Amino acid sequence: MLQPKMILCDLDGTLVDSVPDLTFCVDAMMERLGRAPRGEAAVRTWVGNGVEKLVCRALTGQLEGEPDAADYSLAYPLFLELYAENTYTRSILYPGVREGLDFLASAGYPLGCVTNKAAQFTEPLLTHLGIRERFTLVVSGDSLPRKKPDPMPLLHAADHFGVMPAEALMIGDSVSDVKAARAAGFGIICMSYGYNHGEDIRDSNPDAVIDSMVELKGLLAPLA
Ligand SMILES: O=C(O)COP(=O)(O)O
Ligand SMILES: [Mg+2]
Repeated sequence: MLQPKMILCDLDGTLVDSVPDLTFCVDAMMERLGRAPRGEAAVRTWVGNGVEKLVCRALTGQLEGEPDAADYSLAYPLFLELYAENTYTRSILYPGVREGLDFLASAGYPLGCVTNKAAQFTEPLLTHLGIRERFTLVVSGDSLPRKKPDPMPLLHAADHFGVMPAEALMIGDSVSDVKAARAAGFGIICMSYGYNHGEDIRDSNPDAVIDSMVELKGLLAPLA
């Protein structure tokens, strides 16, 4: 059994299935630009590196595409406007998340949320889903100069909680979470159901892969 002194949870693809809202906004943005919608299957492979990157991917239809600067400067504010109105209309917690968070709280773990989603969306989404108060610390994609896969947000959280990185655990869904955790010296458990750009997260060799946050009960020993 693991017994970290602090746990950080990723947001999109780990706690929340946010793809329905993100797809709605990508497709509405494309429509307003007079272009064809991209659809949910594509958007699902594009989430996890923040809003700017999602807009670049939507415009180019590619994971690493660089859009025309003029296109981007038209599209980005449109997307922000659309997502502000559709942050939590269609987004839901994955099965087992509430019970998993209940377990982590009752087991005495200090909890933070570290996401690449911009703070203007992270806060209302967590609040609307009724889980904002579960997290003592929320670090969003634009809270610090660098986001995941950089270790900066994880190290910032470890420092905030006064915990050594080796005693900290990240729970995520993507290769960015694994890379950030490894670079920070954290442990890393991944959810099998999340967004990982169409790849199996097992290929990134996290310490464990689970199908539901309820399974944390079998992996983590209570702190208190
Ligand atoms: O890409 C995003 O906006 C957020 O992704 P994350 O919550 O999985 O870090
Ligand atoms: Mg994620």
